[in-house]
Amino acid sequence: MSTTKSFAGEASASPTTPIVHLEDVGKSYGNIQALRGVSLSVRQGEITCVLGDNGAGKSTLIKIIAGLHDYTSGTMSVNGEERHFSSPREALDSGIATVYQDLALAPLMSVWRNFFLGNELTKGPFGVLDSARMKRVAQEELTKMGISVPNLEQPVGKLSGGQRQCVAIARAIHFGAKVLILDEPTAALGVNQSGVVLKYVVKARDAGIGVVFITHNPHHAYLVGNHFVILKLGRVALDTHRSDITLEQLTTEMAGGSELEALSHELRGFDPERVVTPQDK
Ligand SMILES: Nc1ncnc2c1ncn2[C@@H]1O[C@H](COP(=O)(O)OP(=O)(O)OP(=O)(O)O)[C@@H](O)[C@H]1O
Repeated sequence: MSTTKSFAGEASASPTTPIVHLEDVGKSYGNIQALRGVSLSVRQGEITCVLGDNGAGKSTLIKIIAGLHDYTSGTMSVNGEERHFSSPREALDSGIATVYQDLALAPLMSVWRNFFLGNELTKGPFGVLDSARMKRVAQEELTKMGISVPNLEQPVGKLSGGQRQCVAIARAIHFGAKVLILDEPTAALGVNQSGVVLKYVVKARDAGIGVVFITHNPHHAYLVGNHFVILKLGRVALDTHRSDITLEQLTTEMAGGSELEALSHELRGFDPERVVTPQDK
């Protein structure tokens, strides 16, 4: 059993009906088959980590759930109903919010304006922006998530990368996300900032949201994940619950698992200490 300290609690132990369910989903871009036979469930109050190397199909998977691309085979259902989203707006209207790595935030705008970007509150018959109410609500929501931003007037670009991720997560939750897709939220961050973001990922889970956490880092995944799916060359190579895998096993699987074993078999007899000299040739 791994002794890794973890934020992952027991809240998700009971199996619930998936909010989003992919069954045997495939996606081809012309001749390129980016995903094949992918089945995956996103459940309320559970963090599903999707891991995979470059080109494994993670972005394609996100794009399908987020409504940017349609799938070409299989089925995707949302709350038990088969869906083919034709736009991100449609996915959003079904409660599926995506926080991309390159955050859709306007760096020069204040934190509170960013919080309401695209969803501004207005007042009166002429639709004047209700700045006071937006500031108050943004402050309340960030405080509720335990995010400390002392001055909401400062440009969001002045916040740290981790804080910006947290603002984007709080915004998605405030606007009613039932499913939150996080595209490598810790990829560009150091250890401390990653810890801050992972804490809010857990808060989102604890608020009852179904979280899809995309990452190539098994250590980050294992700190928070309830469920792990590894994609390799567009296929599901591993699909397991937390109680059935240790961090060490997850890391080995990510590093190549059975392929590494096969390689070490092939290289048996090879002496890495040996230095080849001209006389050997
Ligand atoms: N629009 C596209 N047109 C053609 N091929 C694509 C397109 N998008 C992705 N692919 C191909 O599909 C496969 C999966 O790519 P995808 O971007 O989903 O992987 P990924 O796991 O997100 O990788 P990365 O971590 O590098 O972003 C790759 O072979 C990629 O070249």
